[in-house]
Amino acid sequence: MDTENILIGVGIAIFIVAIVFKFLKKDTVIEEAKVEQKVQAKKKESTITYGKVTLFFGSQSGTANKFCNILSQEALDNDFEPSVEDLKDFKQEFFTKGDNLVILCMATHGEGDPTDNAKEFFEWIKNYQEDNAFKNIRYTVFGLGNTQYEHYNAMGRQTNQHFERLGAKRVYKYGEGDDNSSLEDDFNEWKENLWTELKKIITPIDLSKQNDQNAASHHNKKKSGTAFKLVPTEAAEINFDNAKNDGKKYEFLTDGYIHGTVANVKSIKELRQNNNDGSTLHMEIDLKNTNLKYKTAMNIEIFAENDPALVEKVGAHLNLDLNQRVELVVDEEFIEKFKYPFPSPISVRSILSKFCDFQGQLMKKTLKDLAKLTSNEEHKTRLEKLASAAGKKEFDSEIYQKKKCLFDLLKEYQIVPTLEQFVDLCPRISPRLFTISSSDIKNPEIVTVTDSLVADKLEDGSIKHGICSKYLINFNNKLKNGMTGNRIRVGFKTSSFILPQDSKTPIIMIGPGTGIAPFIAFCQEKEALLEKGINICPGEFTLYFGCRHQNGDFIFREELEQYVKSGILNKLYTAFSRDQGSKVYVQDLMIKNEEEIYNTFFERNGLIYICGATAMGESVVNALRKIVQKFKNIDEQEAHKFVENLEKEKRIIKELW
Ligand SMILES: Cc1cc2nc3c(=O)[nH]c(=O)nc-3n(C[C@H](O)[C@H](O)[C@H](O)COP(=O)(O)O)c2cc1C
Repeated sequence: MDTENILIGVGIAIFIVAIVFKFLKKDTVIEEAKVEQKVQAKKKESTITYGKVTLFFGSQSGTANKFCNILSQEALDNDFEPSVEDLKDFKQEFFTKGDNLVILCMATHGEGDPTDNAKEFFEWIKNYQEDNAFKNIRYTVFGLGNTQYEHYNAMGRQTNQHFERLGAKRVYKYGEGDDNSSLEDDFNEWKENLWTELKKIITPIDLSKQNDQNAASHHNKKKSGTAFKLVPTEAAEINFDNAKNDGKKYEFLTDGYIHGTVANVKSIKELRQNNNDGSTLHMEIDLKNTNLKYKTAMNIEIFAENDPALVEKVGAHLNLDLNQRVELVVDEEFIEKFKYPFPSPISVRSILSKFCDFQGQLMKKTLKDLAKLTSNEEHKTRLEKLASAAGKKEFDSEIYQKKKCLFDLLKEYQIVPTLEQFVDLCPRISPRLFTISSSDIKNPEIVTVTDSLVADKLEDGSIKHGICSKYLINFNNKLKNGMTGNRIRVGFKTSSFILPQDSKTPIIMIGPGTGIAPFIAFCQEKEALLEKGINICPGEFTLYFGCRHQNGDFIFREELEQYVKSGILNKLYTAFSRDQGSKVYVQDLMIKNEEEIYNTFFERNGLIYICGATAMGESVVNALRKIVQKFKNIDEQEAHKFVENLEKEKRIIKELW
């Protein structure tokens, strides 16, 4: 062998050793972590059990699911045997025949409505009439809501009442939290004595005194920490669409993701006249080559991905090769109840871009978990303080106000978790929901989304966009530069915005800002029906639109002017809040036109559709109350009741956010 060949040989050997070492090092770290977990678990091992507790969640964007996961961990620490269940999988016999301990975390969506995954369950308990049918159920409920909405925590409250009505025994106080201010604090406060109280009323069983090997082995499954490994593989990344049928149970939001469908972005354009106050993007999505079908003004879910530049930075911080593919291998002990965070084989890049939300609002629980990952005592104390009830003010000023996210804290506290730990620390990215601004009658193959971009100005003057906003900005840039790769994952959801097909029903649409989206869809539908000569067609259209400046954020201006000209829109009222000395909003215009509103809505049995911000929705409903009070000559309370009934009858239809 000549010297050159020897040198090449040595070089290759070093290269192989380096690669093996890289993987070995990673595996060693994982193994160390596992050993540590087992030691910890061993320490906690107990033969006492308080039995099973089932944690059900009714969730749209994942928070109620997260709360159930937190309770599940605490249940283990307190010698219960928890299982977290999606309400969409509920079985009636579980409640009517079983002798079960149940905790429900119930979010409210729509206008006081159940979340999609809880619809069937709620419909069932609401209509279930057999006295004492739940007599063997011990339960408690935590409701997740937002005081900005009129029907605050309707689902939490009503679920609690229905369980009571059906004879279930509440074994811990009902609790609820407000996402407008202090949801996680409310949750922490509510659960403070949960396990102590439950332990007082449940007789424990000492399994060591029993011969029931099954029960004992089941109980021994209580361990904490990451239950899976991400093992490097040479295999290609899985096609995520195939994960739909792979028989695995996926985490709640991941399940939504894999059931989404990939379509092409056809175009994106800016809708505002100038960007002094922000940006509104309008995106056309092409449904050709998909089997997706939609209906006018339905809701669309967009499964946004993290900004690629940020993914690179996170990858670098975690010392990861983004192109490496990994296989998710579940620890034997956990396999039975394991919920997969994503399908695999998968590249590290896909994990970070599609599934890990490291940019969103931080939970205090995450700070607590981060504290466990640092060996710097000062940092540990600081993180624990920020996560504690006593650190509420500091959390608000340091984390919440400064919009700090998980990645910011990893850098600030120099924490480098393993990929497994990082996956555990991050919530999954939740899909963003939009009201569609197009009509399938006009074009069934093109669906459009109108998004007012979310941008926060940080202390250092930089701008931080929301995940979905940045995602659309990147699409816009890509398309402008003629680049390819414009595929987007989407799904459809029903909405309450459906047009009456009776031409005698006049409709009033109130949609300032991007709240105009469904009403553009309505106008398109009416126009298309007229063009096609279909005589079952909606009747008189009145639209109230509002924005800051006539020459700034008056989105869809040309379309609206055209609809007025062609008679699709019978009346258009616009409120430009900042174009004159005193502010004018849509609700002010409604009061100005009170007589017309009264006649159209009350005398001619019209419908009112309201879309946009919750605060606007409340002001519009207030304006309606005032109009009713005046024209019906009734008092404030009666007017309140009157309008409430109209909402129940779906004569007033709202979609607010
Ligand atoms: C479109 C929308 C509608 C909502 N409607 C209500 C409501 O009617 N009443 C309420 O109390 N909270 C309402 N909320 C607030 C949610 O219940 C709250 O944010 C909750 O934490 C979400 O939990 P989840 O992430 O598990 O879905 C609504 C939120 C959204 C985005």
